[in-house]
Amino acid sequence: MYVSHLTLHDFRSYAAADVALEPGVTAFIGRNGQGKTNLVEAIDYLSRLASHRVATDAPLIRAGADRAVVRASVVRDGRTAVLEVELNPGKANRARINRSPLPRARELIGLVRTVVFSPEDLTLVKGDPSDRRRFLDDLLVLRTPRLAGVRADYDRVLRQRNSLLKTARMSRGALDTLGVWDAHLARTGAEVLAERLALVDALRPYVGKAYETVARGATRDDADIEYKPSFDLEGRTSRDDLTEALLAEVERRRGDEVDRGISLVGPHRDELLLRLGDLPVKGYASHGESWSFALALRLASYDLLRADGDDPILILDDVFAELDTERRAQLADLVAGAEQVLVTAAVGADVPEALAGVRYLVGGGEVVRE
Ligand SMILES: Nc1ncnc2c1ncn2[C@@H]1O[C@H](COP(=O)(O)OP(=O)(O)OP(=O)(O)O)[C@@H](O)[C@H]1O
Repeated sequence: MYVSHLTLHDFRSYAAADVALEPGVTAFIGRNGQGKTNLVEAIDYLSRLASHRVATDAPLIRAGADRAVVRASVVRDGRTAVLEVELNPGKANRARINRSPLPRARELIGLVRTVVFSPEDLTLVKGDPSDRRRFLDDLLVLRTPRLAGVRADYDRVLRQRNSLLKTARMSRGALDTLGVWDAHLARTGAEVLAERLALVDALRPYVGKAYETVARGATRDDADIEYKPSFDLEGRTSRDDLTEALLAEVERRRGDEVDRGISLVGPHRDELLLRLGDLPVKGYASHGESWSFALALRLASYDLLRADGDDPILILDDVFAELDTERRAQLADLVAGAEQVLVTAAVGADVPEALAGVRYLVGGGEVVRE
């Protein structure tokens, strides 16, 4: 798939932008802070209704404006669809396909699929477990868009349950109601858990292979990932078995949870372990190894999505400045065959030869083809 046209209104620094795109490589070149990342962020936003840079929508609306619009023509198997989202902070976003409104903006998710490489990726390795959980969930939703709803339900159940737990020590009524929320937590949590376990299984072989490619001298057995749940699942993987196990564990931890006023069991407490050889990556790996692992996770995601049968759009946001010449060339060779690659760089010379393609100069609010 590829985006053939991007239109922005009041998105980030752009009052208006209109950019024609082609399959193959397009690089956006311009000095720092000129709005290169803002362009690719808009396409990434369309794919997941979330940004790779911020957790809320407010910073995506141009300062002083009250809503933003991102519209893209997406070509897939020779057919074009126009996808549009209107961002209304504090209110529900509105989405349309070919100008027809969708009942829920969420239905747009996954129609464009992107994999973004960016300097923020280092947090996949060095950040909190929540960063790695988000990585898994974003990938889950891209592969199976209906899971966006399951994730949202789980978060809602968790919030409700946590607010009940905060009052449970004082209130008999709250304690009685908790049972209902235990069942919701177990049911939605088990679905998230089962999907994540299956995803990690599917992703593992690609991670080893990708690490071997990006880290000089490494073999495909060096890098590995493992899903670490908040309690021992004893080999259970099916949704029904996991629902039962979660419910039993929640009941077993009831005292702790009431004392601490917070939910201690469920996929919101899980971790994705990253390992190089016998050692965990976090706290042990060198800076270069950490970078290679982060790149490998993104490349593995790309390979997995591709194996599902559709080439996602690759976005390389500001990554070349972070890499030495050899690794730049390696990454460029790996991605050069993708159906569409969008690159941002402050210095044109940082973009490797293998990614010669269309170039746009970005500056002063303008995006001009070179
Ligand atoms: N909501 C917003 N309203 C107005 N301007 C914004 C908004 N959000 C970001 N900007 C501006 O956009 C600019 C950043 O754009 P962007 O991140 O695309 O830069 P870039 O060209 O990728 O730069 P770099 O090379 O440094 O990564 C900053 O000047 C910032 O002030």
